[in-house]
Parts: sequence; C-alpha cells; structure tokens
Amino acid sequence: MFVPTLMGQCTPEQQAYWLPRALDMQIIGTYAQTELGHGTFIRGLETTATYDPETETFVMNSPTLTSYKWWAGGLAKTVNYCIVVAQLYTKGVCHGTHPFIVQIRDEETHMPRPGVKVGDIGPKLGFNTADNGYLGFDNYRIPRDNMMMKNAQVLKDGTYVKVARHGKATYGTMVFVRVLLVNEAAFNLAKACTIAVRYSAIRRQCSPDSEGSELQVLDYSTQQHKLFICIATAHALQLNSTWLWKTFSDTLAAIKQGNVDTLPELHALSSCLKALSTADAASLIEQCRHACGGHGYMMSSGLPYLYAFVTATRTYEGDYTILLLQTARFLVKAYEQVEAGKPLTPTVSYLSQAFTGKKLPWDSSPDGIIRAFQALAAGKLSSTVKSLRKRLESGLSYEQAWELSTIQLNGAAEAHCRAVMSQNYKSEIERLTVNSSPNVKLVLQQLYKVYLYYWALERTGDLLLYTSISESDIFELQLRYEGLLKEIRPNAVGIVDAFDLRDEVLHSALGSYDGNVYERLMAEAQKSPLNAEPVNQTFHTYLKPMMKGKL
Ligand SMILES: CCCCC/C=C\C/C=C\C/C=C\CCCCC(=O)SCCNC(=O)CCNC(=O)[C@H](O)C(C)(C)COP(=O)(O)OP(=O)(O)OC[C@H]1O[C@@H](n2cnc3c(N)ncnc32)[C@H](O)[C@@H]1OP(=O)(O)O
Ligand SMILES: Cc1cc2nc3c(=O)[nH]c(=O)nc-3n(C[C@H](O)[C@H](O)[C@H](O)COP(=O)(O)OP(=O)(O)OC[C@H]3O[C@@H](n4cnc5c(N)ncnc54)[C@H](O)[C@@H]3O)c2cc1C
Repeated sequence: MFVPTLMGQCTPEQQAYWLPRALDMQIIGTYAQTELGHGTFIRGLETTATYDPETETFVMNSPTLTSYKWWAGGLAKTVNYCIVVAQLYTKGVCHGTHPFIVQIRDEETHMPRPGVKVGDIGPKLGFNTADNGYLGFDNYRIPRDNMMMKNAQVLKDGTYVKVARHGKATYGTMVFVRVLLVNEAAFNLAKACTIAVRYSAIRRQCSPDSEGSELQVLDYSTQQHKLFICIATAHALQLNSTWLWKTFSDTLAAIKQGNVDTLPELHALSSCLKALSTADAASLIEQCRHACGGHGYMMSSGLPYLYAFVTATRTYEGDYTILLLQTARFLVKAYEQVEAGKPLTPTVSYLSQAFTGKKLPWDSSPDGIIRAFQALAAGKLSSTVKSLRKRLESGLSYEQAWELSTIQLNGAAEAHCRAVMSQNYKSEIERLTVNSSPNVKLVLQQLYKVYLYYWALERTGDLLLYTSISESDIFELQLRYEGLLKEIRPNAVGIVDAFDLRDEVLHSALGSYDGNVYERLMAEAQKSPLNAEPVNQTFHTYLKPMMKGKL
C-alpha cells in the first residue's frame, strides 16, 4: 500500500524523489491509517499533524492511547518509513485527514527516531508472517515537503490550499486495494478448491453396499454440493475482478481528464465486490476445509492457513458491513434518480423494474435467473426505501431513519452485488469462450449454471416475494441443480487442474498433484518436534510424578 499511495497522493516532484527509493527498496514503507481507537471511521482519527511556519515543519502527535497507529503491516520491525494519515492543523484550523510521509527509523541503524514509539501488536489469528505494529508520536517533526501534496497543500506560510476536484481523493488507495482484493479472493479460493477436490478424489470412505469397495468421497452428492460452488465462485470472482479492474482503469483515466462522474459508481462497485468476494471466499475456503474431514484441520493441508489469511480480507481495507452500506448509499440515490425520471448508470439500470408494481414472470433459464436476481435486488431496495421513508415520516432525522434501516440496506446492497456478479459471470464467459472448443464452453457454462442455481435456491424466499416462481418451480430447480452436479463430477479434477497451481504454491499434503496424500501426511507428521525423541522429557518432569501421586 506504500507504493500505490505514493503514486496516487504525491505531486510529480514528490514522486520523482520518493518512488525510485521505494521501488529500489532503499526505503521500506507501510500505510498507517488505522488507530487503536478507529479503523472504519477515518474522520474520527486522532493522530495530529500541526504545521509550524517558523520551522516549516509538521509536528506529529499521538494525543491519546487510542490515537496510536495500530495494525499497519510491517510497522513493528520492518519498515523505516510510513505513510501516516493524520488530522491536519494549520493556522489553528483542522482541515481533516491527510497523508504524510514519515521516517520512523534511522536508515543505517534502524533504531526508532527520537519521539517515535513503535512495536508489534502481538499474535493474530493469521497473517503472522507480517509484523503488524503500533506507532506513537511525541512532538515528532517532519519537513513540510513530507505532506503528500497532490490533492491538498500547505504553503510555507501555513496557508491551506485544496487541489482535488472531488472530496475523497485521499481515499483513492483504498479503492485501488479493494479492487486488487477481489482478485486475491479468487486466487485463494482457487487454491482451496484445488486442494479439496483433489483430496476428495483420493479419499475413499464408506461403501453403500457392504460388498462393494469404498467410494471416492467426491462421488457423494453432498460433497459435490460443498465443492462445486467453490469452483464456480472462484471463476465468478476472477471474471468479476478483471471486469472491475477495467472499470477502475477507465475511471482513473476519466479523472485524469478532470471527469469524476464515474467515481461514485466505482466506489459503490469496489465496495460491494470487495465485501462479497472476500466474505464468499472466506466462507467457501472454510467449506473446503469441512469437506476434507480431520485432515483438512491439519496445518499441512494448507487450508487453515488459507482460511486465516483470507478471513482477514473481510475486515481490512474496509469492513464488510461498512462497505455494503457505502454501496447502499449509492443505490438509494439511484432509486431517487429513477423516481425523478433521470438516466441511470449501467450497473443499476435494472432498478426501473422496481417501479413496475408487478412480480417478474419466473424463467429458469440462466438469463431468466439473472433477471430474477435483478428483480430481487430492485424489490429489496424498494422495500428498504419504503422503510426509510416511513421512519422519516414518523419524525426521525435522516441519520436516525438510515441507522434503523441499515439491516435492510445491507441486504439490498448484497442482492445488488449478487446480481452484478451473476450478470458479469455469464457475459464474461460468453465473451471469452466465443472461439473455445465445445467441451470448454460446456464445462464453463455448467459452472456458471451451478452458481446461478445455487444462489437461486439460497434465495427462494426473496424470489417468492419478487417473482412469480412457484413451489413446483423451486422443486424442479432443485432437481436440475442436483443433476448438474453429477454432470460436472467426471470433469471435476480436470477443472481444478486447469487452475494450474503448482504444488509449491498450494503448500498442501492433501492437494499435491501426485495424489500421494497419505505418504505426504506421514512425512509432514515426522517434522513435528515431538517426534525428535521416543520419550519426551515432560514424562519425567510431569507425567511420571503425577502418576506416582507426587505432583
Ligand atoms: C496493494 C496491496 C494489496 C494487494 C492485495 C494483495 C494481497 C493481499 C495481501 C495482503 C494485503 C496487504 C495488507 C493489508 C491491507 C490492509 C490495509 C488497510 O486496512 S488500510 C485501512 C483501510 N481502512 C478502511 O478501509 C476504512 C474504511 N472506512 C472508510 O473508507 C470511510 O470511513 C467510509 C466508511 C467510506 C466513510 O467515510 P466518510 O465518513 O469520509 O464518508 P461518508 O460520509 O460515508 O461519504 C462521503 C462521500 O464520500 C464518498 N466516498 C467515501 N469513500 C469513498 C472512496 N473510497 N472513493 C470515492 N468516494 C468515496 C461516499 O460515497 C460519499 O459520497 P456521497 O454519497 O456522494 O456524499
Ligand atoms: C490482517 C490485517 C491487516 C491490516 N493492515 C492494515 C494496514 O496495513 N494499515 C491500516 O491502516 N490498517 C490495517 N488494518 C486495519 C483495518 O483496516 C481495520 O481493522 C478495518 O478498517 C476495520 O476497522 P476496525 O478494526 O476499527 O473495526 P470497527 O470499525 O471497530 O468494526 C467493529 C464492528 O463494528 C461495526 N461497525 C463499525 N462502524 C459501524 C457503522 N457505522 N455502522 C454499522 N456497524 C459498524 C463493524 O461492522 C464491525 O462489525 C489491518 C487489519 C487486519 C485485520
């Protein structure tokens, strides 16, 4: 995050000085925004940067314990520089949060600079290869030029100058990282389902008839139900990630031309896609672990590490709930656009359905299900806005009415995101397979149908509310879904092999390409320190005295 922020928040002159040093690893930096007391609420950050025109420096301070920077990756022992997000004060006026480049350790000795308190925050659920740290300042001075001045400046005499045309220019790095994290979710879910599907093809357990041999667990319908949605989702996230990256690039290009019109939609899309992709990936990676029984619980399976790594992405770079609420904010505005008869941006153009007053006729084709997801999203948004307005009419303020409606707002944002993801998934597969062999087309179509049927069956309640789907339609869809799983089964291992993930990348005794699961599990077990000697010394110091009643 250090380099993307240098690129996004520095003037060209500042980039010319800092970027080469950062890219050449002459300096190592991190992005220190979150504090002990605040992560989500950026406007509530307490670290201060007060400009002193006498010395043309900013004085950095941590006025309270909760103002200590907390969590930044590499902060504890690795980095010697930080991008610090602090409340900027000049001429006695606070101008809100701004980014500053702060040297925290000596470049030769690596000792913390005087006035800097830095350390490690302690063990975490995962990510323990990163030394996430804390950072406090005690009247620590940095040169005026260390303020990242692309979007705002403080002149030598302390005059504050706003440069950026849009209010949230300083939040740009977070949008960039959120876009990257969708791809990260796809990549890690692909690893987990490769491990789980390969293992499920090797693992034999139980024989339905006592004479027969034990079945591959991958033959069980319940195992296919657990795992094939994981494969389908890995592809869905990858294709949405590529689509979002293009949307991001197009928006950046427009901003460079001075046009910020598409920024709100990009923020809404990057928010909900980051939220859903990381949450789906984390829960489906855990589902892959569940599908591997006891051996999935071994660190040597690679699955616990993947889960611990990915579940963090649901929180960092914007907590799941918070980001969905950001998308909901955009959707409510879009709803009001429809009411006012104004044009809508492409990803919300389906909202006009919310005003037909009729249930969408159910159509179980892939396009029909996508239209149903859109009708469901429009219906949930419409119902949410109705709740919001009912509360406003009761005399509540907008903030109070909004807060009381946030459960529905989050539901509407999730439904919108599912509709966008489903639409992108199908259209990207069709675009990318135009010249593919019929077999490849067939397999990829089967996978997006798994995704569509799975989520339609997960949302039958909402579909009954907003479409004409009937009980027998749902019954038929369930049978069709279960039949589709059986069609995919013969290709399942080939499909995950196609992720082309090397053993060194999978780090898994269960998912290695050669399938020698049991030999690898035993080999990994031998590495346990407890196997260094036949009798551990704790027998003599604890067990034996205890058994002899002498403890
Ligand atoms: C490059 C590295 C990653 C690569 C990935 C690869 C591998 C992954 C492995 C490791 C990853 C590495 C390390 C971990 C990284 C994690 C680092 C961090 O976590 S950094 C800290 C992240 N923190 C957050 O995300 C905080 C979340 N909070 C917020 O974003 C904001 O507080 C807020 C919730 C958005 C609210 O902000 P605010 O109160 O200022 O704004 P509002 O009043 O709600 O809205 C005002 C207005 O502004 C619009 N807006 C808000 N944010 C943005 C934005 N980002 N972009 C554009 N517009 C934005 C918002 O829509 C409102 O507009 P309007 O409705 O028109 O008024
Ligand atoms: C592994 C990891 C690495 C990280 N790396 C960095 C880093 O490099 N740099 C950095 O600056 N930060 C980093 N972070 C911090 C991360 O950005 C924050 O943890 C994240 O933004 C969430 O903020 P928080 O922890 O304060 O949670 P909070 O915002 O306190 O959330 C706690 C709960 O309150 C809820 N909540 C909060 N506000 C609202 C609201 N308005 N409405 C409804 N519910 C609400 C949340 O949904 C959540 O359920 C990292 C975190 C992790 C886990």
